[in-house]
Amino acid sequence: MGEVDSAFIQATGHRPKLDTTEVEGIPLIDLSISDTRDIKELVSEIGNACQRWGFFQVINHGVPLELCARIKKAAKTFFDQTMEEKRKVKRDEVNAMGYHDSEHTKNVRDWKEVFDFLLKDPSFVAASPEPEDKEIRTLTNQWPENPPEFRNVCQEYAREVEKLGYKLLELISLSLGLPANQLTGCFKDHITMLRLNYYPPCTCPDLALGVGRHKDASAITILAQDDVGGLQVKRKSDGDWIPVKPIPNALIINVGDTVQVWSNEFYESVEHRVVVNSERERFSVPVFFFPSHYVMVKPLEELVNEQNPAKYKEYNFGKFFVARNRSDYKKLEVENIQIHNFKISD
Ligand SMILES: O=C(O)CCC(=O)C(=O)O
Ligand SMILES: [Fe+2]
Repeated sequence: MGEVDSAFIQATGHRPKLDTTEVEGIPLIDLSISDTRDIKELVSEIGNACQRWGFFQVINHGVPLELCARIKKAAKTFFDQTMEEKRKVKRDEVNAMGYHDSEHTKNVRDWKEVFDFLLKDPSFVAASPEPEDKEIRTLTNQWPENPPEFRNVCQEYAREVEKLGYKLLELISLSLGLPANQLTGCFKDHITMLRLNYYPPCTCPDLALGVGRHKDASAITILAQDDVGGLQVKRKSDGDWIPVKPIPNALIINVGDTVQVWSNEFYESVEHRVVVNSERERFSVPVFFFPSHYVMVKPLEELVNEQNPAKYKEYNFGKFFVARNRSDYKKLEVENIQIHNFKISD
């Protein structure tokens, strides 16, 4: 990724400002319950954070901290290898898991390399976005030979983060006034996909982005980042890009498109992007929780009524997922599908 290819250059309105003014950050929530802090208080903090920001950080999340350190180290060792080595596990349109170095977001190339894998191997997705096509495709992992501990660390981390994912889904359900297990049924054959992101130092951080502005298609995303910083969230109140400060031992949580639809926009999936820099490489590990491919996503009945009618038509999650991911492989001339395509106009 040495010389600057024009494929990386963002349109003028989407280039990052590189000044670093301190601003009010996204909320930091302690997930522990104690004699002085009951679950009600925790649920209310989560609800406020989801509503105001769509993003928050958590501590005392239960994911072993030594495991967080081990996965970051394994990621560095993997990405430090030669291109030739990494390309042995390169993903393609048939096998979407593995290594990739030319992802596009909104049809502009991202300044990053990624390695994707699934917690459940195999996992199942729709074979194509066509509504009549009932075929299901199997997704499987590809594991590199090196570093030798890579596979175990990745799988162990995935299992631990998934436990946190279920806990957060319960807290989010409670915060919407629903039973804790309201959403669990949508995750019987779900996809938990993990991504190791590697952002090399960039020769033009004022023109390119590590990941262009986007919203996650997931229900929720749980992200670990290192101490470099670069993630920015679009503040709901004024549209300004706000940096997400690295906090030691914290994980970042964000509401994805699926929760936006389920909650009938009570919570919104917020745009975010990653700014790169010319000096330091950066690593991050997002974990995306997607519902089962056959789930029909629509505003939850308990949350809609005459005063607050459903804002979305229902759609099949599996079809949405494959259509959304199509532009990952090639530069398309049009924006790929987004939840606003299912919006019911007022
Ligand atoms: O690297 C980050 O901080 C965020 C990455 C991200 O938003 C994504 O992979 O969807
Ligand atoms: Fe994201």
